[in-house]
Amino acid sequence: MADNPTKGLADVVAASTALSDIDGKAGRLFYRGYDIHDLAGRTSFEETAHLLQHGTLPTRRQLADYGAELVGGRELGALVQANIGEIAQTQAPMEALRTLVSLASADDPDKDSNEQDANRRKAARLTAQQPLLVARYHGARTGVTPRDADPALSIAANFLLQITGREPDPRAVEIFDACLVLHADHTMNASTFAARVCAATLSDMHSAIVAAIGTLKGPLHGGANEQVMRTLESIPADGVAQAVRDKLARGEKIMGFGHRVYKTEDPRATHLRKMSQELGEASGDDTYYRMSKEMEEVVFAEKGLYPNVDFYAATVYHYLGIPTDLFTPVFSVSRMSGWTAHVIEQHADNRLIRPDSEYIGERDQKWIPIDER
Ligand SMILES: CC(=O)SCCNC(=O)CCNC(=O)[C@H](O)C(C)(C)COP(=O)(O)OP(=O)(O)OC[C@H]1O[C@@H](n2cnc3c(N)ncnc32)[C@H](O)[C@@H]1OP(=O)(O)O
Ligand SMILES: O=C([O-])CC(=O)C(=O)O
Repeated sequence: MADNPTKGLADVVAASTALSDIDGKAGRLFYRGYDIHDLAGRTSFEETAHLLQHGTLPTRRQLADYGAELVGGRELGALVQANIGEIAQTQAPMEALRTLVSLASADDPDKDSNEQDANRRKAARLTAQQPLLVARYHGARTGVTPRDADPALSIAANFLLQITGREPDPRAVEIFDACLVLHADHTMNASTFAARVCAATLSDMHSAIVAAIGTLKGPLHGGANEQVMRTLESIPADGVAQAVRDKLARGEKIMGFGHRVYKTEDPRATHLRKMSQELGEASGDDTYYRMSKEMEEVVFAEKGLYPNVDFYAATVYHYLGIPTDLFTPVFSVSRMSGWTAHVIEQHADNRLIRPDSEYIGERDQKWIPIDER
């Protein structure tokens, strides 16, 4: 069998998009033409979601209107409210989110329309509800009712407030908000592609998002951030180099390293590394940051691989007080803004996505009756 040069659809252009662009050689990422380095830390997650879903960075007036739409749209539907307690007892976080978004569809007033205005309203509701779903899920499984979201606070501030139960430090909010900005969109990554494939059948936005959540969950994609933390927790602080070499010798991948598109440093990792260092030092115990730095050096020396977005996101979320099994759900809170924008874009200029396959099975088989096989 000949090697398929496009296995995994590597380098195949599967869609046209005006949402984001990557220069994998230079290590640059743009949202609608804006360099991620200009947005992170200067543009809020709400402004970024508006940029993706509506096409422009909002004016103050537009941001106030969009903010009000987010606040108005975040109330969870009756079906979700009735079932979240049981789901929290029986499903892991990403499974639960997949189920809960599917349930939320039943209560969405625009569920039967793929029109652009309806899609934009659904995009705002899904973006507003996702952090609340994570917080209520976590509250239901721990038995601690999360604090009510404060309409005066940003999505980032409310999320930290609800998950940790404490008034978050303003710098922690700034950092978390920048994390949400950094994870918002990323061209034809696997979960976005899944969402677009689903939407391209003219299925609805919630169905596309359910496909995306199921796809983000995997450890080769968004699930890697949780695995990074589990790796750090499982090795001794003074045994990082040996642990990496042992894993590589066993043929294991080191989670949080490598990327299909970036051939140099992932520009998001540049920000996340600094955040991890700052939060680690501020916490008084930066062991996990220092272990991460060492791991980065060893993986580069051994394999020439750079950290991707998931690597330093892990320690940043850890230092922010987010439970490890909620790291990938946090990714989904941010990526919801991008997924929904891609569904809007797909429906605006749709064609069924249906690639070809290369047949590698038997040919010309002779049919034999069941009793003679
Ligand atoms: C948000 C995100 O989705 S970012 C990515 C998150 N995922 C991870 O961090 C998981 C670890 N990384 C990986 O599995 C890969 O680098 C991916 C999935 C990100 C990219 O995969 P691909 O482009 O298909 O590269 P592929 O898996 O074929 O790797 C190419 C080579 O590099 C090696 N490699 C790639 N990543 C790693 C890694 N993290 N650790 C060790 N070796 C690696 C592979 O073993 C392979 O080696 P080989 O040619 O000797 O067989
Ligand atoms: O683009 C990818 O393949 C994965 C990634 O970094 C992301 O989704 O943010």
